Amino acid sequence: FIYVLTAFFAFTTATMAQTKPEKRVSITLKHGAHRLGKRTDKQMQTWRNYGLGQFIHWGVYAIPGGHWEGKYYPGAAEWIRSWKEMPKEAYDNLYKQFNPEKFNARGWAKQAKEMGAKYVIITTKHHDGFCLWPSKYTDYTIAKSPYKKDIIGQLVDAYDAEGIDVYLYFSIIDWNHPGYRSSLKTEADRKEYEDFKTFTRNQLVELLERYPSTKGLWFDGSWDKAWIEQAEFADELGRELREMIPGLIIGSRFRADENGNRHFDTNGDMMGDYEQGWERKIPETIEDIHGNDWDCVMTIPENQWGYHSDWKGHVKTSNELIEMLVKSVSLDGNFVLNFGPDGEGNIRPEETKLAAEIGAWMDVNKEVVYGCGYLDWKKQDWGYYTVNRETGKKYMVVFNMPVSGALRVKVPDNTRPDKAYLLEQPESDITIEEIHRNEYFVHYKPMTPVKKPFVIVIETTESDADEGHYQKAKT
Ligand SMILES: C[C@@H]1O/C(=N\OC(=O)Nc2ccccc2)[C@@H](O)[C@H](O)[C@@H]1O
Repeated sequence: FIYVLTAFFAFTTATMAQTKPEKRVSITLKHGAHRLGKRTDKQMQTWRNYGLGQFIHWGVYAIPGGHWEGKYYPGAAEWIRSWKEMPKEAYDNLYKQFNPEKFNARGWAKQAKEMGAKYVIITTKHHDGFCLWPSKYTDYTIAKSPYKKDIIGQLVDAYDAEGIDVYLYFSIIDWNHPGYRSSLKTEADRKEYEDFKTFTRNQLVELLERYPSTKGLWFDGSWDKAWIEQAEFADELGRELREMIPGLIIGSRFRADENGNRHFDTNGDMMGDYEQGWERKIPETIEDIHGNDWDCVMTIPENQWGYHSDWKGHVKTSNELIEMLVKSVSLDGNFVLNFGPDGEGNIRPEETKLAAEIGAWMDVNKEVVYGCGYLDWKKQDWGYYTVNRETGKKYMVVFNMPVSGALRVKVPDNTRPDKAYLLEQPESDITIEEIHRNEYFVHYKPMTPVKKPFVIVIETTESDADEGHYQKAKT
C-alpha cells in the first residue's frame, strides 16, 4: 500500500509540474525509460559533439506567411490554420498553389555548412499534416502540388553531400487526417484513432525506408491526451523504428509512460536519448540538465518557426545567438537555430545575414564549440568556459569585458593556470595574476573596441602539492 501511495504522489507531482519528478522510488514500469544515463555509442557521441544545428520549418503555411485577406496573424505562422480568421477549407487548398520555384536544396545546405551547422532537423510534416515527401498513405502531399517533386529527398541529398547529418522532424498531431483526435471521448473516437495510429506508424516506417541516411527523428505534437494514452503502442513503434536504423536517435518528446508522464517517466528517468524540453530556452546551471544530453531549439524572432512575412518584436542579433550557442555548449548541450523559408523557397534576408555573421565567427572560433562541453570551473560574469572533451583544451569565451580588464578565474584545488593567450593570436601572452587561493585575474585590455565575442585559451597544470601562497582562513 505504501508503495502504491508513494508512486501515486510521484505521478501526481510529475503530472502537475510537467517537469522531472523527484526520484522518490523506482517502481516497475513497462513503458518507462529503457536506459538509465547517457548513451555511449558512437552515433550518440557524434550527436553530443555537434554543438551547432539548423532547424528548418517549411510547408504550405509559408504561403500565407502569417497573414490572411489582409489581416495580421499574431501567432506562430505555422499555426495559422488554427486561427479563427483562417477558413479551414481555404488553408487545406493552399497546397494547390505550392510551387516554390526558388527552392534550391544545394544552396540551403551550402549556407548551413558555411554557418557551421553539423546537423539539420527538417519538418517532414507539421501539425497541418501536409507532407513534404510523396507519402503513399495520403494525398495531402507535395506530389499533389504544382511542384510535385520530393522536397525531403532533395534536402536529404543536399545536406548529406555537405556532410551535415539529417534528422527528420515529425508531428504526431495531424489536423488533416480524419482519424486524428486530441482526446478520445467516445468509442467511435477510439476506433478512428486506431486508423490514425496505423497511418502514423506507416508514415514513419516509410520515411526511414525512403531516407535511410537519417540519423534521428525529432518528434513534436505529442502532448495530446489521445497520444499520451498510447504508451504501449508508442513504445513498440519506437522499438520498431530503432530496429530499422540501428543507432537511430530519438528525443524525449516522442512518448509517455503508462502513467502519462512525458519526457521523464514516473521514476523521474528520461525517456529517449536526449531531453527535448529546451524550446526557446536554455538551462541556467549544469544541475538543470540532470546529467542528460539535450538540445535547445531557438527562433530568431520571439516565436516564429514557419515563415511570417512581418516579424514583430525583438529579432535576435548574431551576438545574442552566438552567446546562446556558447552557453548551450558550456552546459553540455547543442544549439539548433531555426530557419523558416518563404513560400517561394527563399531563405529570407534576415536569416541569410545572421547565418553569414555566425559563420564568420565560427570560422575563427569553431574549436570552442565542436567536440566541447562543460568545464566544472565556477561560472564568471565575463562569459563561459568550454573544454574540448578529447584534448582537455580549455577556453574562456568572453562576452562581457569588465571595465578593469581583469577577467576573474576561480580554479579547483590543485589546478594552476600557467599560460593564457588569444585563440586568434597564439603568440599573444596574456598576464595571469594570482590574487587569492585558487583565484586569478587574467589581465586583458583589447587594443581595439570589442565588437564580437572572443576567446582566450587557458593552459593549466594539475598539481598535487598545494604550493599557493594563500591558505584558507581557519575561522
Ligand atoms: C519546434 C516547435 O515545436 C512546437 N511545439 O512545441 C511545444 O509545444 N513545446 C512545448 C509543449 C509543452 C510544454 C513545453 C514545450 C510546435 O507547435 C511549433 O510549431 C514548432 O514546431
